[in-house]
Amino acid sequence: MNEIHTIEGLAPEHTLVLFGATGDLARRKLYPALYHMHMRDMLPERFSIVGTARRALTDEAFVSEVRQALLTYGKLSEQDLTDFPDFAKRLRYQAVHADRKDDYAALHELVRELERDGRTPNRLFYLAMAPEFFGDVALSIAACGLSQSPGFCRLIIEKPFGRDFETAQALNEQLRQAFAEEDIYRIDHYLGKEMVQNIEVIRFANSMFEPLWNNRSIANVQITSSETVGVEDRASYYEGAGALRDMVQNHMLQMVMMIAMEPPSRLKTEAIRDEKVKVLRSLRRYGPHDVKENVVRGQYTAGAEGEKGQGLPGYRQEHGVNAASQTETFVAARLFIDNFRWAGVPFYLRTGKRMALKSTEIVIQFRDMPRDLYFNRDGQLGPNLLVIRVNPAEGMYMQLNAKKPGTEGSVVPIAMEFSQDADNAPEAYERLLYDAMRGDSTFFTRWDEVSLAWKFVDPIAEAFREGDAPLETYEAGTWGPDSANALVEKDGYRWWPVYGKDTSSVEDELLRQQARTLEVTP
Ligand SMILES: NC(=O)C1=CN([C@@H]2O[C@H](COP(=O)(O)OP(=O)(O)OC[C@H]3O[C@@H](n4cnc5c(N)ncnc54)[C@H](OP(=O)(O)O)[C@@H]3O)[C@@H](O)[C@H]2O)C=CC1
Ligand SMILES: O=C1O[C@H](COP(=O)(O)O)[C@@H](O)[C@H](O)[C@H]1O
Repeated sequence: MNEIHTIEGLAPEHTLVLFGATGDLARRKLYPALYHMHMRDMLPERFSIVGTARRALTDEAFVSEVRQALLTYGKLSEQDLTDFPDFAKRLRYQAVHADRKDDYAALHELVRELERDGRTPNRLFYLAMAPEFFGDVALSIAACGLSQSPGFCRLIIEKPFGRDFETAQALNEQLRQAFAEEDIYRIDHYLGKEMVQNIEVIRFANSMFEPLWNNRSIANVQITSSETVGVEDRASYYEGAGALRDMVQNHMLQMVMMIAMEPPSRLKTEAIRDEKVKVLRSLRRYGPHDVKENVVRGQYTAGAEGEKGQGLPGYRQEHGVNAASQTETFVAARLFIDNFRWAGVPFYLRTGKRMALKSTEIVIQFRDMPRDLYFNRDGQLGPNLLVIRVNPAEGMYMQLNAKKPGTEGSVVPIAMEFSQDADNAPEAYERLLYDAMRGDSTFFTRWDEVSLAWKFVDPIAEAFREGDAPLETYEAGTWGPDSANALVEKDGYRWWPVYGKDTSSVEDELLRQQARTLEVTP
């Protein structure tokens, strides 16, 4: 295994009870994350993982499933598993049907048995199962006494958190009957991404940005989260969700909050969350007419011959999708944050499946110079950009203008770039699990964030349902419907290109622009 950047310190003694232990998320993300933590001595000696699901498994069979998951999804080889026998000692399994009281009693007994080794009876429950179980399982955990312990009792809950404000509120009320707000850890895995967390540091640890971080210097902000994959095997969930609920309500708005929030008075969890939530309070809400003006929705069709999407089916041809589906697989939106800092600055978001590239990037475009003393071939000086590369490459660059070497006054765009090794950095789930173990909920969503995000999204979903924003189409392997470009162009801007994993592509693009630049004497 390659050397991995470390997160410091040992998690406290506890028992992690994982509901949905045989599921896709557990296998793909959670076991690799936990094994990495074990390998890096971040887990205390007295720590166990109790897997639960409906199927009957012996501890040995569970251990063997976890081992297989590490090999299949954990980027690990047999050689990397030399420590696995030690890790396996931490694993136990208990069959639990979500609606069977006796199963919870047996689970409680197993947890108590593990705690007889003298560990502090801290308990962390992770609900990695279908959302319809979240409320009932949380209540059952409380009803059988599992959440009453002299140690901590925390609940990690997966997405989606409701499908609108009303259902989210009902779910929240159920959870709150069983756990206190400060013990509920609502996962948004984008908040566990290194570069999303880094936004705070870039903004609040560099004096050069704060004076410019406002509507006097920033012209617009563009946030793209594009995927090349289609709906895969998740049609039953995605058909009822669409890109608006799946990505905009949570991940995209979280990135908006991180970019737009005021500096917190201190780097304390609630101080940070208080500032984030103020952004949502200032977010302009849209009625049906505004949705048409500010939101574009699209659905992918089969990829065109000769294009990157060649041979890819359209959304309506995907397994499990309704042949007349009206579900959007793409959303672009123009948002406004009506406060002193951001009044008049459009925030453009776009996200979708089966797009040209897998990339999450945030582009901050600065205002033009008040007067253009130089001009390039296009007759205009390019604006300065600060680009935060979230995924799959991690880093940032600033696009500046500089004199083209060897010329008298030609101006060319150059990039000052920083990139970090994304392959060996801890994954989002590892950071978030570790935070929950240590009781740090900074990068989890608080109820008021979730509720305000739904209150912003609900009228848009309603307008979609009522046909107030037409469902457009885009070919698989492209950048979405043309109207997503029009949304930005009507303000006199354009989407800046985003890049994939290859960091050299930024330089290549700038070199292309530089090569096009004619020498001009000012
Ligand atoms: N998969 C992913 O990449 C991602 C998933 N998520 C979220 O994570 C959660 C889990 O998703 P995923 O792992 O894909 O789902 P899966 O369908 O793959 O797994 C569901 C798990 O729940 C168990 N289960 C199903 N029914 C019951 C029941 N009645 N009682 C007890 N256990 C039950 C299943 O095991 P058994 O059949 O043995 O009971 C299985 O372990 C969802 O909320 C999803 O939105 C979020 C981001 C990414
Ligand atoms: O939560 C989700 O996120 C993924 C995209 O995550 P990323 O880390 O790969 O950018 C998306 O595919 C999925 O539909 C959504 O539920």
